[in-house]
Amino acid sequence: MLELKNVGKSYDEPGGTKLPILDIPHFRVETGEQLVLVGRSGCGKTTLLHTIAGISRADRGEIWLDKINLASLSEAGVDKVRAAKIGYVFQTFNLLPGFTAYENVLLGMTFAQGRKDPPRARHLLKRVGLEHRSTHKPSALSVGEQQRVAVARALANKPSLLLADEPTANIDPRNQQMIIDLIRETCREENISLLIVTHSPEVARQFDRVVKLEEVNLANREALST
Ligand SMILES: Nc1ncnc2c1ncn2[C@@H]1O[C@H](COP(=O)(O)OP(=O)(O)OP(=O)(O)O)[C@@H](O)[C@H]1O
Repeated sequence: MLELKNVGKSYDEPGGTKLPILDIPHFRVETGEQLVLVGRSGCGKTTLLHTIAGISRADRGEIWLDKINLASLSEAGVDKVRAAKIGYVFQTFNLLPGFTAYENVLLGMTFAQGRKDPPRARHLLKRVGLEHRSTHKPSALSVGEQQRVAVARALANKPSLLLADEPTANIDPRNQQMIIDLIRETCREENISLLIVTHSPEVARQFDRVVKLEEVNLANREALST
């Protein structure tokens, strides 16, 4: 379960002023829940995902994940919890180019658990339909295949939360639905909470819970009335 309480985040502007991006009194995602986050460009969706994952730190507030307040941890502490409990699927895949698909998935678990779990890496590659491409490096995979490897890698550490930031933005329309189905089905199978950002109305309408960031974020409330 993920719960945010009074989370604030601003960026420094040239000239020394602060640009408030997030001011979220309360936001919660239940264990195993699947939620889609929408909102206008620049309203802070990626910032929110980065702040939850500890890629960038909140200025204030509490970010609870399975009874751990990530905001209270040191940077090294957040890195550990992220490695163990959070999977992240990026718009641009972010696979390591020098490693095969199989090695990319294995690396996802080595950092988290300090050990490799080859049977799980093979299982995940099979689950995303790529067991026959496991020895290929990213440059020898199609973009849809690269994103499927990235999904397998994000699940490698058996996370309790999967964050997916516009995971189909760079995928051709034919493969977009397949990636969404894959993410949703694998999260359901492993009872992983899913928070996915999209600009696609077709994707958003498939989810029971659609959260418009402007509705939970006081920092850009005024955008609702414009
Ligand atoms: N490192 C940074 N320093 C300063 N400003 C930043 C930084 N990162 C993002 N911003 C600004 O914060 C705001 C929110 O950016 P963010 O990427 O979170 O928006 P978004 O909702 O994900 O947008 P999009 O839908 O276009 O991807 C934008 O105005 C952006 O320019």
